[in-house]
Amino acid sequence: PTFGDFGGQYVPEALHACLRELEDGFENAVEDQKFWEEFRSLYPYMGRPSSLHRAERLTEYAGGADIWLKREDLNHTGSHKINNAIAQVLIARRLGKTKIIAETGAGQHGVATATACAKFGLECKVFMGAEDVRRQALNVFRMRILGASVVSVTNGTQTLRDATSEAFRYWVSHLKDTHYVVGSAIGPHPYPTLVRTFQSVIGQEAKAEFAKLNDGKLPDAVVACVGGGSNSTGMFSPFEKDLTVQLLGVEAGGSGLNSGFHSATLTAGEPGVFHGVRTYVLQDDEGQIHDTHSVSAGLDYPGVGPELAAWKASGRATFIAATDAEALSGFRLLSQLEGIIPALESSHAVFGAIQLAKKLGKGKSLIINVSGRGDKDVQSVAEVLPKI
Ligand SMILES: Cc1ncc(COP(=O)(O)O)c(/C=N/[C@H](C(=O)O)[C@@H](O)C(C)C)c1O
Repeated sequence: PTFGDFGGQYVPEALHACLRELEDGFENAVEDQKFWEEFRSLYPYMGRPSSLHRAERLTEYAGGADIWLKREDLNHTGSHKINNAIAQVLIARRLGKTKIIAETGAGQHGVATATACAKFGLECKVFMGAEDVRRQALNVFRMRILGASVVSVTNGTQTLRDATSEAFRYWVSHLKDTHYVVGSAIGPHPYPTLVRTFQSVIGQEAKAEFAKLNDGKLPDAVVACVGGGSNSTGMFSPFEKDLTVQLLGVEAGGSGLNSGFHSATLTAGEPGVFHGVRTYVLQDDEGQIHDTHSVSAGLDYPGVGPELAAWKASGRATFIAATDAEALSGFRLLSQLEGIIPALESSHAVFGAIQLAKKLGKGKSLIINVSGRGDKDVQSVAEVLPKI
């Protein structure tokens, strides 16, 4: 395993060769200055570096620590997903692959992958649960307009876990010419390491930007929502060794942890193997994977990245769950106090950050990773608007 007791490759023999090829391709790339030059040459296209700034009115509302925002919602395609999609497509090209597949739930990763494929002229097929196709229709249109084909997955709960399983099944019989761009820090080694590596541009930039604006100081905490774990590990990993910086992950508490309708894998799950990796998972005592629920498609996933599982075990990071209602209040507060409509996923981090800001108190500071923008969600939020 790669992260303490967590990580590894629990996959059929058929996948071993291509995972080794990917691991070699990944290692060659990160050791090759030319790769990083090519990745950085795309920063203007991706909208990097993303900005970091204070949230004056949200800080005042919380009445405690200074709240800063890392604006991954301003990236091209509207979330942090572009960081990983571009990097993986660059690696796929170095491996001579001509076709790309991806899974998606919220659709942001699907759109980011379709965008990278349009940019580099690669064929793109995105697997998406039928339920998510319905609730993230805007992103389905965007993927198709970008030239990708969207495969609506109708088995199981018709959400992200089924899309991911379907993508792996398809990949096994198309290994030669196809690279699977996994959208989060999940799946068998090297994916969790690979995705975290490319998402860590978030934490690296945030650390430097914050220091520049705060006489070289570190923030007292960084907060990110947790779906599969890519925006959180990307924000957290550059701070891992800075032990004065608290790392807070906010999961989807859905209708409440004892409702059975949530996706709070680290808060309410237990160690297990899922989608090819040993991590935390929501499963019953027969090992049946729970159906999950979240108001946000992007957090609606019963697995989580193994690196986060290891940080939970070591206590380096702490995890809480925000319910749908609490996330909706985060959605409303950032919109009405800062004029920023966040993705429902990011709204979980906003809620968790307000609680933490109160706890830390004045004179302290924290950064929220605003992982995405809320355009995709306004329709479904409109349906519950009175509650927010
Ligand atoms: C705006 C936004 N913020 C956070 C997340 C949670 O994914 P992680 O950052 O990988 O934990 C997501 C996850 N979105 C994925 C998607 O768009 O397909 C997700 O559904 C899966 C790839 C995990 C997201 O869209």
